[in-house]
Order: sequence, then C-alpha cells, then structure tokens
Amino acid sequence: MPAPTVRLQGVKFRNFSIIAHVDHGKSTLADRILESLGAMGERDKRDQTLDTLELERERGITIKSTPVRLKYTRPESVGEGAGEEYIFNLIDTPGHVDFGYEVSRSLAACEGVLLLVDASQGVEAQTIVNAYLAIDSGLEIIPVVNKIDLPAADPEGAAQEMEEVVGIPAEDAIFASGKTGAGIPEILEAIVQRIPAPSGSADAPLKALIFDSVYDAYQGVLLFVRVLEGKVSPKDRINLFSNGKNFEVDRLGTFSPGLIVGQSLEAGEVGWIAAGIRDIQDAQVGDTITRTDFPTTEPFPGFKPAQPVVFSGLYPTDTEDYRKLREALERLKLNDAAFSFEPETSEALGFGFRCGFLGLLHAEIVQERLEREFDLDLIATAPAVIYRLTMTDGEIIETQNPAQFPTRDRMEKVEEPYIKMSVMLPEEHVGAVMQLLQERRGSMVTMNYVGKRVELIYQVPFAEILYDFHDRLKSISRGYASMDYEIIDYREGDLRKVDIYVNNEIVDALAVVVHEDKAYSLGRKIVDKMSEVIPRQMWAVPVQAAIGGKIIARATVKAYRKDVLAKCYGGDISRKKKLLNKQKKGKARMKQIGTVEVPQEAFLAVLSTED
Ligand SMILES: Nc1nc2c(ncn2[C@@H]2O[C@H](COP(=O)(O)OP(=O)(O)OP(=O)(O)O)[C@@H](O)[C@H]2O)c(=O)[nH]1
Repeated sequence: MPAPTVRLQGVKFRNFSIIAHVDHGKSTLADRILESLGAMGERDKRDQTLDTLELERERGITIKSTPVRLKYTRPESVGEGAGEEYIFNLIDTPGHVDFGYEVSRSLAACEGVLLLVDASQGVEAQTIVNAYLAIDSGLEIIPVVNKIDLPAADPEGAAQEMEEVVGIPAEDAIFASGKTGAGIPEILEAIVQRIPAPSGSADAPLKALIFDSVYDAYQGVLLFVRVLEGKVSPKDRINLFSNGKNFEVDRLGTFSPGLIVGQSLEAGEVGWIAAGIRDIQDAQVGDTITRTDFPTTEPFPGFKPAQPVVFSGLYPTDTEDYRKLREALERLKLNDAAFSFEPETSEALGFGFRCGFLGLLHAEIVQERLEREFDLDLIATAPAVIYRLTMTDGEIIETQNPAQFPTRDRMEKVEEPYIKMSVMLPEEHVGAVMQLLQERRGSMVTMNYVGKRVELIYQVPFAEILYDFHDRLKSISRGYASMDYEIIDYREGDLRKVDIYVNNEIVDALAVVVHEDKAYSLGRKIVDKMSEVIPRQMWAVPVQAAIGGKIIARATVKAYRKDVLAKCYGGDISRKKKLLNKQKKGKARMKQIGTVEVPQEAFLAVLSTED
C-alpha cells in the first residue's frame, strides 16, 4: 500500500524523456541520474530500476514506460539560482521499433528530451526516427553523447553527426557516461536551463493524456497520465474521450519511483490515477481524460487505438492445455492493450488462438512469457500481415490467416501493407544492403549522407521483412546497419497462397502467402527444410508445396533403414525405456499430423529460409 503524503506546492517542474537507439545506454544513464538525485538505494543498484519486466532485463530492452519523479536542488556551482528546487518527471520510453506509437505518446507528455548517442556507434536509425518524433512534438532536444569512457569513443564525431541530423550545434552536446557518471551534473543543469517549464492552467477544464497503463490486481487499471490543463482529485468523475466511458477517481498520485498517494494532480504534473477501471482496453495509450463536471471540448490530438499488425496462430502442443492457454492469454491481455487473441481452429493443429501483435518482437515476447510464466508448450505458426482482398463480387475482406487466403480466380485484387524503412549503415555496405532491399521488393525513396555513413529510405512490403530480414541485414553489414520502420499504406501485389502437404494431407497451419515471383523458390525451400526437420518414419513421407492444387515442389522424408529399426526395438527393457523417455522429451513441441509427427521447427520453416 502506498503511503499518503502531502503534495509539494509551488514547485517548478521539468518533464522530460530519454530517447536513443537500442543499447545506446538509456537505462544505464537514467539509473545514474536517479542515483545522483538520491532516488535509489544501494540495494537497488544492481537492478536497472526503469526496466521492470523480467524479460525486459534479460533482453536488455525497455518495453513499458515507467515514470519517476525526482527532486533536484541546484548546486552552489551554478552561482545565481543555487539552492533552487525542481521536480523532474523522467518518463522512460520503449526502445524498439514495434513500440513507436508508445514512444510518441510518452514524448507528448514531456517538454524536452535527452537525445542519447553512443560515442562509439554514432547516430543510428532509431536515433534519427526518435529525434524526428521529438521535433514533431515540438520538444526541446538536449543532445548527449554517451559512453565516452569506451576506448573506441569518438565524442566529437558523434556530436557532429547529431548536428547534421537534427541541426543542433555540435558544441551544445553534453559528453557523458552512464558508467562513470561523467556529465551527469551538466545534464541536470541543462534540464533546468534548456527545457521549458510546463504551461497550461490549473483553472482550465481538465485535459490529461494517458501515456501508459498497467493492471493492478487490487486497484484495477492504473492510468499513467500527464495533466496538460486543469486539475483532478479523488471522487471526480472522469470521462475517456475515445469511448465516452465515465469512471470515478478512487486514488491518484505521483511516482517516486513507487506509487505515492496524493490529493490532486494539476496542469504540468505527471502521475497515476486509479478509477476502478477493470478492462485495460478502456484505458488506451494516447487517449485523453477530462472531468464530467468541467469538461474540455478538445482531446489531445493524435490518438490511435492500438492496432496489432502481425498475426500468428498459437496452439498448445498438448490439446489438453487449451484451457490453460486461454487463461494465460487472458492474464497477459490484462496488462497489454496492444495484444489481441481470438479462438481459431486448424484442421492440423486443433483448437488454438489467432493472436495479434504490434510487431515480431512483441510476438516473441508474448510467446516467451506464455512458455515461461505459464509453463505452456506451444506451436506457433509463421507470422503474417493483414491482406486486403477485393473479391470478384466486389466484396472487400481483410484476412491475416494464410490458411483462409482464397485462390486467385476468386479475387479481383489483393493489397498488402507497405512500410517506410530507414536503414543506417557505413558507406562500404551500401551496395549489398541495396541489393537485399531490392530482393525484398523494395523501392528507394532517398539516400542521405550522415558523416561517413548513409541513411537509406525505402518503401518495402511489410511481409518481406517479417521473417529473416533483420538477421540478414545485420550479417551482410557485419552488424553495423540499423533499421527502423513504420507502416504507411496498402498497395496492390500479385500474391498467392502456397499450400503445404505432409504425407499427402494438406496442413492448413503451414500455408503461406507470398509474391508470385517468389512462390516457386519459397515452396522449394520450405519443403526442403521440412524434409530435414521431420523425423524419419517407418515409411517415406512426401512433403509438397502447391499453388491452387498444382504441385510446385516436392521432397521426401526418407524411411528408417531396416537395421536401424531392428536396433531400436531390440535390446533390454531398461534401454528401451531410456529411449522412450528421450523421445518423450523430444516430443515437447511436436504435433501429430495424421500419422506423422511434425516438430515446431517445421512450422517456422518459412522463417529460416535463406535467400
Ligand atoms: N562503457 C559503457 N557502457 C555502457 C554505458 N552505458 C551503458 N553501457 C552498456 O551498454 C549496454 C546497453 O545499455 P542499456 O542502458 O541497457 O541500453 P538502453 O539504451 O537502455 O537499451 P534499451 O532499453 O533497449 O533502449 C549495456 O551493456 C550497458 O552496460 C557507458 O556509459 N559506458
């Protein structure tokens, strides 16, 4: 239970965020700032306070934004103004391309940002994209060159690159290290001097922006809000703009970083509100809250409901686990408005769920949590995007399940989502990366030079980057290229469904949608890979790929040789048991299809195919 406390009156606020490319040291620097302002005890030092989810820490990426309220007293060294007190609200942002919209909402809650760049890496794709998000939100940008303690650091070079990209003079950059603490005092002063104080009147009608929300078992959904105008207190009735729903505020307060109960939240402040909201769907990031007794007429602009864009089927390997899987999905959904699921039946896999995600990373995280926290063994089908189909009778339908993709003769037109992709890389790899983008049906928009590096802007079908694109990009650029993307529109494409047959039975869950030009080669690669990963049976098992019933590729899982079989079934009983046990273990993530056991790998064969 958070302890009640008296809110500070008449204090000066600074609301800011830290933005950076993945791994440029955002969490480390944030922790160092917290520590220098006494917000973290020795005990917590080992943990990175701002990264909360266990998986986040393991993967070293930030998923949920967690705000912190800090008190800063200006030191003697500043001369005039020494001793002045400020309240800083530091709002963390997610550090991955899947969560771009969440980043933009977190930024909308701030007046300024620290734009962090790793001194040894320089500007990367996400540095640029995040910098533009900050510029678009009209924020003050403080450039910080981080990790200057690294032997390979080139702080001046990194500052120069930032000047080229965001137009902030290189000499305004602060050189810092989250590791040694260098530059922290300068950063704290820059926050006071360069970031504007929040504006907005506490006497105006309430207008508060939801920038995140979490589910709490006792209090229901906690809204993380930035109050832009007006004031909110317990017992006020609040109204959510996007859905018109009303709730009564139970409690509210600020972060320190734990929850502190307060008496009100006013214009300029960042805090949390509990209002007995049970469904996180009702509390979407980006929505605006107002008071029913003193309402504002205009919501904060730019609200978008969270939209899954990548879909995959999740099936329990053991059909008995169906219920357990549903319960687990419901639990995860409590805390994740961006994740969706609905029951789905596959002839091959039985009962499961079609799940929607913000991107591939989001999909992986959900799957890992299901397996780890809920102890489930799952088969995941290959991820797919949403296709828009115009049927011959004029009807327009959307489908994200390749198994339900109709044959070409029933469709007038197929459209697929396109992304605008930005890739940042050293000059010497430009040729190879352009070729890769070409293979992925990309078309170039522009090419910009940033120092010795190049930013490529391409438009690419989203489906083309879902599988192995990032890995390929990294490998051909020796790890130096970075990427970011956003979905822009839908465009017509010549797309076909490739069906896969195992032992002459069609396996609906293995179907993929692919561009006509690539259908044959992809079909070939899938059947080859599958024939490698399906264990040998007592008879030869054919694996085939087909378009509209016409076989385009075929491979065979060879039968056991007789002597091998004899060995397996001879021997003493304990050996047999051992073997059976071993098989049992290997069985996890196998699915019986007809008479053949198919391992998880086979379902993802399409993902691992090399170009
Ligand atoms: N040498 C050195 N290493 C650092 C510094 N800051 C961070 N690192 C290391 O860089 C890696 C990434 O740091 P994080 O703070 O987790 O990066 P991040 O930017 O928060 O990552 P996301 O949360 O995914 O955005 C870690 O291995 C850190 O130990 C620094 O100032 N100097």
